[in-house]
Amino acid sequence: MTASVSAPALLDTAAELDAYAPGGKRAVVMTMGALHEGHASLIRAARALAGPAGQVVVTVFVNPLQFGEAADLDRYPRTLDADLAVAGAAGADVVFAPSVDEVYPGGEPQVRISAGPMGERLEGAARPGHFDGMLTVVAKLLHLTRPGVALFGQKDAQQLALIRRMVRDLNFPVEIAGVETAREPDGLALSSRNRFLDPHERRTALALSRALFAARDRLAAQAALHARAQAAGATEDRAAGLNRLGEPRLAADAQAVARARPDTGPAVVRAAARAVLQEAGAASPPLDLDYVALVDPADFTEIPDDRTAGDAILAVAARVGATRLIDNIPLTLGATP
Ligand SMILES: Nc1ncnc2c1ncn2[C@@H]1O[C@H](COP(=O)(O)OP(=O)(O)OP(=O)(O)O)[C@@H](O)[C@H]1O
Ligand SMILES: CC(C)(CO)[C@@H](O)C(=O)[O-]
Ligand code: BAL
Repeated sequence: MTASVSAPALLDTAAELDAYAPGGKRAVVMTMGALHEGHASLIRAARALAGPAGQVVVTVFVNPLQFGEAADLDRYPRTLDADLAVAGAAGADVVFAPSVDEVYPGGEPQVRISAGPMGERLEGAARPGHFDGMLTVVAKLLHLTRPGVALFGQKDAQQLALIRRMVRDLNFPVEIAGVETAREPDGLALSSRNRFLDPHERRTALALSRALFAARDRLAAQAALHARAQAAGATEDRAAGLNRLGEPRLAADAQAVARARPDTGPAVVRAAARAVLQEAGAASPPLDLDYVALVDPADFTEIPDDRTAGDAILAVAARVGATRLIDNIPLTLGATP
């Protein structure tokens, strides 16, 4: 017997949502629709956090305030019927899909949230005003839905960091939960914009995730070499001792290992990612790199080359044809394997 999934309630006004108060904890997943398996993983995580007595609300709203290019807004996919099916199958109780007038009854809001310096880096530099518009609608949707917990994807890592910062800086009474990036079997991060890629563009676009994985693997390999060199006790002292014992070849080997000092720093990570992205830049169709950056997860500033320990995010953005894609991976510098 297959479990039956009841369709979620479709609500489009704040008043309807108010009348739909949950019996238990409310968990909210905010989206711009065109739901895919990445969104479904957020909704399933929301279901788990809300529990059987709680309520899962999925918001579907293509927020004009966070789009720079009108063309990007115009061509953003809108697939509400299919979205209801995906949301229901993943465990949503309610889909809240308000109109632009419902969210912005007074027209474009004059008072907005400012994303601050973190909002001007990377995605913020590429899409001026994007993060102010995004935070403004997230703040509004938090007020309209009043959740106990709101879930966001790690795929939009800078967005997630800014939402956490807004909630902390402005004392929003909500827990923010991040959810790991869902990927296609070949590594491509799921995104609503992937549907614009033709098969050739999709092949080129794979370089984004391949670059991230190459950097992660290079960092792990360098860390393993580093650990081996240390475990071998390969120090200059040992080389000197071998020399004194009349073992010049062994001494030279020990000295070579001692001096190799496998680099586990930011430069190695960036170089490994760049190599893959440069190759894709010469592919047909080419990948047009916007940025590849190794940043501090706390504020999205570039990690200096001499910082060899701590958490980092390797983030990449590129255009393939008319489609702009982003991806990222969390890394730990200086971790022992
Ligand atoms: N592959 C994914 N894995 C996990 N979460 C995701 C993924 N893609 C999107 N999300 C999350 O889903 C939420 C809604 O995102 P959104 O509706 O913008 O989808 P999207 O696929 O990122 O669309 P696009 O990239 O075209 O803007 C965000 O919290 C986002 O981080
Ligand atoms: C958080 C969000 C729903 C705000 O419009 C949007 O930026 C998105 O889908 O990631
Ligand atoms: N996925 C983040 C929202 C945006 O691209 O506008």
